[in-house]
Amino acid sequence: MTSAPAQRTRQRLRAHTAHTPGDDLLGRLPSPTGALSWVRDGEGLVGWGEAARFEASGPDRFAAADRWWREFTAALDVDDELDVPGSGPVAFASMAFSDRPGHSVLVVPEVVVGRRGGHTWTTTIGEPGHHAVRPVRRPTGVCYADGDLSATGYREAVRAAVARMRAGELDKVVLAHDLLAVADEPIDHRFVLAGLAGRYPECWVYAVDGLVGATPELLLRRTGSVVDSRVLAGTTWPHDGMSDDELAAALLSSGKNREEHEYAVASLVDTLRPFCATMSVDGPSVLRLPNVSHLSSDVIGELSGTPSLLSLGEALHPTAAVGGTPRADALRVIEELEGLDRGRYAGPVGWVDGRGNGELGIALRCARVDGRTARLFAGCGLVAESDPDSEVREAHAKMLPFREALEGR
Ligand SMILES: C=C(O[C@@H]1C=C(C(=O)O)C=C[C@H]1O)C(=O)O
Repeated sequence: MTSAPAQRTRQRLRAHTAHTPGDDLLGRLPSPTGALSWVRDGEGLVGWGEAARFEASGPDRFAAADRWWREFTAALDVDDELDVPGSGPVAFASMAFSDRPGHSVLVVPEVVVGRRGGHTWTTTIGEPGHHAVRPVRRPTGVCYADGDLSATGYREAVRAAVARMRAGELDKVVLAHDLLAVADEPIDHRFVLAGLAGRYPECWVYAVDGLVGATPELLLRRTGSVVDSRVLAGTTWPHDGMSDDELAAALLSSGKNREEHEYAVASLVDTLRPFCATMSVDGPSVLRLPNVSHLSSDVIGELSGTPSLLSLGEALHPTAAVGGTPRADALRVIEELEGLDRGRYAGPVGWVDGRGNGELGIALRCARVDGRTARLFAGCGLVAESDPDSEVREAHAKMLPFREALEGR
């Protein structure tokens, strides 16, 4: 399904990239909504305006988006003085978690500002309209309400999943729940992005079509023939007065967390291996964030062919970090017990360029922002030994980044 602006692709558009001054990417976003972002520790890409958009749904969503992007870039006149990953035409992508009908989208901005290795550039696609710069506004009067699955309902869902794993039905499943935040006035996405970027420099701070968050997990990055991934699973959070070092040591020696982690690494590595000539795994180590710490493994591989990033994303999604093991059983249990439309939460989010480079993270620690309302999501990997009360606390800890950024705490 192609929406109206994409029809413009029939005319020959021009993409022009040139060096530009400036280093504050997020500070460039002109409007409270429509922000496009993929920024980590000051580097990455932001964009605004829409030169084109492609929407897809269902099991074919990755392949359809991939096809559309190839055709779109083939029809462009590209004039790119940098020729680095992320220069030239770029599409920001956000794919639905589920194969069921749902919203997945590629947005090609009119203006992209990128920064990498100390260099900043600007790409314009087509003839950008005028985007008046509006001051960033802090949300006021933020209140919270249960989403489709309350914390109490979530505890029960976790209990039911654990019973099914103890009965041998499956090994791991990731269940999530949601929370609604409502502000007095429409939420300025830029305020949330700035708060997340300030507090979580280790995370990729993203916004695509109203999905706003800061993820620590990289599904896959492709840079030429090299692919790499950061797999997270197994989590702890500040509790019982334990120091950061004590928490990290307990996490590394926890059999339950290592089991969760191993399922997630295996799901990524087993799927990626056939595409790679070489591959190595480094981990697990502990990734420390202000709200939680995770077991983390970095995977790097050399591609043997030239699969596109979106086609690799299709093969890898969902890893056992957000689905479970075995994958098909986990997806069935998620449907049966969550009773929630995840939308694009836990789906791939990021960008692709015209050379096939790009980065797809897993859309975690996020909310779908729509006017005055934000629907926050967080989930936890469960194995047979999981304790429902701990998982409710873990999901709460995972929602804190968005809540604090929204409230300006
Ligand atoms: C599902 C989420 O996070 C995932 C689950 C984790 C876990 O259960 O330990 C850790 C990191 C993520 O892979 C989430 O943040 O919503």
